[in-house]
Parts: sequence; C-alpha cells; structure tokens
Amino acid sequence: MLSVREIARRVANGEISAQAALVESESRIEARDGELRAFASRPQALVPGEGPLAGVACGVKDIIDTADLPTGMGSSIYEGWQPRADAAIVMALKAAGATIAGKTQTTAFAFLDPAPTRNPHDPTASPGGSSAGSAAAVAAGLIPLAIGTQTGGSVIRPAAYCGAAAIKPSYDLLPTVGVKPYSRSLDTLGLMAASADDLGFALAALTARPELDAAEASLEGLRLGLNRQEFAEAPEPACEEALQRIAALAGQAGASVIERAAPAELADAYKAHGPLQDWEATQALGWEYANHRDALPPKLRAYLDQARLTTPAQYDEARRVARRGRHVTEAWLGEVDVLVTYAAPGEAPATLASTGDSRFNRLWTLMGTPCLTVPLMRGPRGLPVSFQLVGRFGADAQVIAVAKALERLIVAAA
Ligand SMILES: NC(=O)CC(=O)O
Repeated sequence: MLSVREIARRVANGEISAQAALVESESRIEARDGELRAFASRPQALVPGEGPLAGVACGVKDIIDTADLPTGMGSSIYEGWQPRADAAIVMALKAAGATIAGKTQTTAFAFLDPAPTRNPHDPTASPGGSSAGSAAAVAAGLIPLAIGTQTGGSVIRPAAYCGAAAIKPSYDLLPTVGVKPYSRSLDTLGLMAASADDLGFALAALTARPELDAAEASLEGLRLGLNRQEFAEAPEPACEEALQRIAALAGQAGASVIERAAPAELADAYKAHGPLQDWEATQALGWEYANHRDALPPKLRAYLDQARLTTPAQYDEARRVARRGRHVTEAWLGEVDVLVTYAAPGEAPATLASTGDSRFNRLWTLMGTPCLTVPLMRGPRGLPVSFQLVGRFGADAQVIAVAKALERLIVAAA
C-alpha cells in the first residue's frame, strides 16, 4: 500500500514532485480499477495542492459533496447530481494540499445494498460496506488515503475485510457538513490508509491538531482491556484467534491484558442503536422514500418500510439508553488505557451480495468513542482478519499511539 507520510516526506524534501506522486496513483488506478471498481467518478486530471498533504491522492466516499465531481450517493436517484459546494471535509483535504483522486463507491445512501466494488484480495468476495470503494482503493495500493463514513460499521468493517488501516475518530472530530446524513446521532467521518502512523499523520493535518500525529506509545505497563462484546453473536474462530494473537503480542511487550466484560448498560445501548437509527434514517431519507421509493435498492426499501413505524417514544427511550451508555462507557473505559475487541465477524463474506455485519462496530459508533483497526493476519480463506482498538471519547491520540506500537510488534512478528 502507498504511505501518506512517505509521500508527504518525499514531496516536502524535493525527492519527488507532488505531480509525480499523483501520477503514480493515477497510473495505479488506471491499471486496476477496471476490475476493482472502487471509483464512481474521477476528475479529468489530478492537480497538486500545497501543504502537508501535497502529492497525496485521496478518495472521497460518494455521499460526500464535491463541487467539481458529482455526488451520486450510490443511487440512480442522484445520477449526475452536482453539488454547488464542497463538503467541509473536502475543503479540509484541499487546504492541507491533498488532491481528490475521485469519488469512491458507496452502498446506496451508505446502507447495506452492496456497491459494485470487489475485495482486492478476492474478486468474488465482498469488500464490505458502506465505504467499500475507499477501503478497496487503499488496500489495493491505488491511493494512500480515503475518506469513509460510519453509522454502524462502515469504516472499520470494510477496512478489516480489505486489509487496510482505518480510524473512526471520536464523534464529530471531523465535520459532517456536506455529507448526506443517514442517522445524525451516529454518522461519523473516518479515514483509511496503510497504517496507524499514516492515519495519525493525516488526521493531524486535517484537524489542525498536531497531537493526533501521536508518538508511538510504550506498551510496558499499558492496561489493555480485552472485550468480546458478548451481547453480540460470536464471530468466526479466526477473529478470536486474531484477538488472542494481538493480546499475546502486547503481553509479551509488557502490557497488562485485562479481560473486561461489558457492563449491562452497554448491552442495552447496543440494542438501542437500532430504533435510534431507524427514526433518524426515516427522516434523513424522507424525501427519497416519498418521491422515489421504487428506485431505492431492495434492502434499503424494505428497511425503511419497517423503520418508519418507529414511534417517538421508542426513539426517546433509545436516546436515553444511549446517553446512559455513554456515561457508563466513559467510566468503564477509564479503568483501562485502551480496549481491544473484534473488528468484524470474520473474513470478508464469500459473496458480493452482502457487505457483512456491523455487530462489533455499532455500539462504539453510538458511544462516539474512537475506534481503529490495522491489518493483522489472514484467515482460513486467505483473506484479512484484524482487531479493533477502542478508546475513551476524545482519546484519539492515545488510540493512535497504541496502534502504532502494536503495528511495530505485528511487523516484527511477521
Ligand atoms: N453506514 C454504515 O455504517 C452501515 C454499515 O455498517 O454497513
């Protein structure tokens, strides 16, 4: 995969021009995307910017508005739709010198009907969703950076399936202005890149928070909580193997691995994700449902048929339970430094008809806590299997720092 930091460093010290770096990405896209189908649209030419991300070609998920490329939402309803303005995150990318290499394929409105994208490791396997194109393009080494969104598990899950690193930062760290909403309490922008080091470098550049380009943490004495999210159906054995493998590596490096069962309030919050999302998605997609219901893809159409039956009382209860869950999560995560858990239920689904399941991601999306995954191992079908780090709300730098230390162990153990 291409490295954000390495490209930025080489451009900054004059080893290569920003244009040459962009040409490299462009040639890789030309060579591979016909089969991978990660991009929905691309500009005529990649024009270099100026700043810490000069020369970095970035994919932008196609529910995020761009003033010079259409925003198709993965739906025929928005075929050719041309926003007037860039979303705030696109403005931040350009201000940092990054170049938009294209709009990456999304599932329709970021729900569960698959995008056309293939898994870079197996064209018959799913890349996951909903940020399918972003995960596949980064994992395939076409671009060093991509933007995704997560309402359930749409940043962490596809990255884990495709073998990319990804961060779903603390809720609202990145602005969702100009992003088609799905569920306003949940929708969170995230980044995909080759490594935790690249994620930290890019996130710091995009948010003017240099502390996010965190130095690698020392694992000596680190309190690493281990949680299996027992309230959700168990994963494939390979995921348990991955969890135990990363815990063992951390333990050998001096971390204290502490098994931590989730408090009951988190299991309640896990169940509240559904009705809360149902109510908010009904509102977010009200116009499309009222005027173009037949043009909605089957899973989304059936989902909205049911979601619209959610009552105000159910929504208000879900909000109360979520709020309680956030308070309990803050205290519970405060008893460790970082939590490690499953990133996805298994290897990528062996079908293009499914984007997989967000059951190990959706609670943390609702809690608003930072989540990060980096590639770890291959499963029985030869596809990537990873793990997920979760930190306290606002502890994004700490999650990045610990991930960088674990990455070093993974590389050394390879
Ligand atoms: N947008 C989302 O997060 C939905 C999903 O998890 O697939």
